[in-house]
This record gives sequence, structure tokens and C-alpha cells, in this order.
Amino acid sequence: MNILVINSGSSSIKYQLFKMPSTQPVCSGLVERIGIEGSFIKHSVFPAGEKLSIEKDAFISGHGEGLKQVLALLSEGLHAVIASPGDIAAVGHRVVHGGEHFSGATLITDQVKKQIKKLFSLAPLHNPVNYKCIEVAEQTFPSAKQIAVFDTAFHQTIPEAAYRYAIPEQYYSEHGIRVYGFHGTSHKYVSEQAINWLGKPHSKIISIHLGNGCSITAIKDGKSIDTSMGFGPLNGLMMGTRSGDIDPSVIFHLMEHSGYTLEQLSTLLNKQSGLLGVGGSSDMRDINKLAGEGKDKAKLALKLYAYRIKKFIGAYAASLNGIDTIIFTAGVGENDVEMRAAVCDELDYLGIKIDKDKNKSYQGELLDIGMDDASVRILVVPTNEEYEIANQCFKLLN
Ligand SMILES: Nc1ncnc2c1ncn2[C@@H]1O[C@H](COP(=O)(O)OP(=O)(O)O)[C@@H](O)[C@H]1O
Ligand SMILES: CC(=O)OP(=O)(O)O
Ligand SMILES: [Mg+2]
Repeated sequence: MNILVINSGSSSIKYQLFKMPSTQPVCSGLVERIGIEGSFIKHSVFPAGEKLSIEKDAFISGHGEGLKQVLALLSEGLHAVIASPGDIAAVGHRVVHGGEHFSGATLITDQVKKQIKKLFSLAPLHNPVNYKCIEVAEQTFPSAKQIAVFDTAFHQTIPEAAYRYAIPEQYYSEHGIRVYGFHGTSHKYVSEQAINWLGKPHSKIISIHLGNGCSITAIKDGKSIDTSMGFGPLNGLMMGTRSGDIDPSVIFHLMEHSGYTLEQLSTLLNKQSGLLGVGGSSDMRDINKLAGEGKDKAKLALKLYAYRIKKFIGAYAASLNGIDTIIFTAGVGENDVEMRAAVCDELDYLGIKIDKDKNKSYQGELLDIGMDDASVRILVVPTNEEYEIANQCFKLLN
């Protein structure tokens, strides 16, 4: 059964096609820098263990256009992987915000689409582009089942004491204001990989997803019990362009004394803050380069970024009453040796001690980078949201 998975983020689309139940993709790729200069598509096909890659540089103005180009590549030229649209049985979509309604993979109906649309303002960088990609996939593959897998689903196990805000009850019951949590598909996937590797179902895991968006989750016996993103994917850790935690008084202050509108504030906190706002670029590779050239702003951005993560590790050690495993995952978590070292520095009180040599030797497969004598395992686990989505779709259809 061919299942195509579309993982659309704020400025990128990642995709993989699986012939389920095989865990190896038939093709995969990504569209990056959508809507900004330097956009490109990288598409790879894997015939009989080989890898053939095609790169296309062309300005891609939006997610709809990017996805149309990707879908054309699937049936084009020598490396075509499908003969006709009818070859795709299902399209699995990552949808970031599902509110309180969805706890598993969900067949997309008009009702589900309405719900995704209702949540646009709560995940402004994500739900609108997720919706666009659903529309394009429906047009391109009219006979395929369209299925949504929500980032919020894995966090439905968070207990009330962690998901409620300390505001009057009616804001929860009438307005749905609570912690939802995001990156659930990634936290679920990497924690399951870790639990399999550890060989024990009873575990106290802190999973740290550091991509463009960043979040950290406390996972007890395989279930999410708290997470740093909240009502929307803006809270918690410092991110590429998002501020993470900020005292709401700042918002009142800027509105009252500087005449900021809601839209300006949303732009400020969602699109102009984080690594970009403090250090001058939203991309961690650029920040590392700038810091290496001695730029103070970039150095400060790195300090803030690491400090915020450490603080959450301390908080979740308390929530979990101990830690036995820490997981680093996603673009920064998997690739940035220095950042992993900075996060783990001076946490030996909690049993967290990184092995410097092992930390440098990660090669893309699950690796324990903790010191042998430390009580906490530190794992780098490559995330695979696309495979997790394909697998959930496959289970739904069977
Ligand atoms: N070698 C690397 N060193 C440091 N950061 C990296 C490296 N490779 C990728 N990244 C960072 O990973 C981030 C993107 O992560 P990713 O998980 O792909 O994000 P998303 O899925 O949210 O688009 C970017 O900040 C990028 O700079
Ligand atoms: C929820 C979220 O922040 O997703 P991403 O990291 O893909 O932007
Ligand atoms: Mg991502």
C-alpha cells in the first residue's frame, strides 16, 4: 500500500513515500526556504538500495506551489515512482493543531477540515499551510484517502494539573484554553525508539526536539505528562523565530505604551524573535557561524537557547521525580554537537554527564552519548515524523 506523507512546516515541506509496511521510503525530499530567496527542492529516489537525487533551484512562493512541483516529480521522468495518481492509496498529513478533538490518526472529512480551519489563529505558522497541502493533495489524488495526524495527539495524556492554566474555569470549559502541546508525533516516535533500545517500558524520559520549532516533553512510562509548548506552538523554549516563554505583561506594555496592534505582536513573537531576533538569523548553522566569527549577538543567542533547555530539564526532573534518559532530536538536536554539550554542561547533580568523544561520533543512528558511569542515558535519536505518520495511517486503514 503506497502512503505518501506530507509534513509541512512554517517555511518547508518534507515528504516521504512508503510502500507500507516497509519502513524504507521509496522516495523522500524536501522543499526549503518557501517564500524567501534561495528556495529549492531536493528529491531523492531509492531504487534497489541506491540513492538518486535531483535538486531544483527556483523561487517557490508558497506551500501550494511547492507541493504541486513535488507531486509532479513523483510521476516524472526516469525516476518516476508512480505511474498515475491512482497508485497512491492514502496521503498522510501532519497537522499541527488539533485542539482537544483528536487523539489519533483521523480520516479527513469536511467536518475535520472545518476544525483545522477553526484553529488557524492558534497555530498561524502551521495550520493554514497544513490546510493548503490537504487541498492540493485532494485535487492531485482524488481517489486517495486523506488522513490527518495531529501534533497535539500524543499530549492528550497530560494530567489536568499540567494542562490547566491558573485562570477561571470558564476559559477552559467555554474557550478551550489549556495546554495542548506539539511535536507529539516526533516525541512519540523518538521515545518509543528509546524505550525499545533501553529495553524497559518503565522509564522517565525527557525528550528535547530542537528544530525550527523547539519543544521539550516529560514522558513517563511512554506517556506524555508535560510539555513546554502550550495553547499554541509559541510557548516554552527559544526557537528559530519564536520567543518561547515571555511574561504576558510585555504584551500589555507594548499595546498600552507603544500602540502595538495584535497583528504586530503576533508577528513580533512568532516571526521576529528567537534566534532571529536575538542573534540575527533563524538558522542555527548561521548562528554558529556568526558566533564563530566573534559576533556577540549570536553568542548571546546560543547562551539563551541552551539555558532555557537546561531550566526545563530541571523542571521536568521534578515532574518525573527523577530522570533516566534524555533524548536529543530534530535538526539542531541531531546535528549540533556544541549545543548538546552546552545543554548538558553542569548538570552532573542530576546524573547527566556527556561523553565528549561519543558526542562527536553520532552518525545518524541512535547513539548513547552519556558517560558510562552516569545514571542518566543521553541519547541522540533521529526523528522520523513521516514514518510515524505513515505507520499510523496504515494502522487506521487496516
Ligand atoms: N549541522 C547542523 N548544525 C547545527 N544546526 C543544524 C545543522 N543542520 C541543521 N541544523 C538546524 O536545524 C534546524 C532545522 O531543523 P528541522 O528539524 O529540519 O526543522 P523543521 O522540521 O522545524 O523545519 C535549523 O535551525 C538548522 O540550522
Ligand atoms: C509545532 C512546530 O513548531 O512545528 P515546526 O517545528 O515544524 O515548526
Ligand atoms: Mg519539524
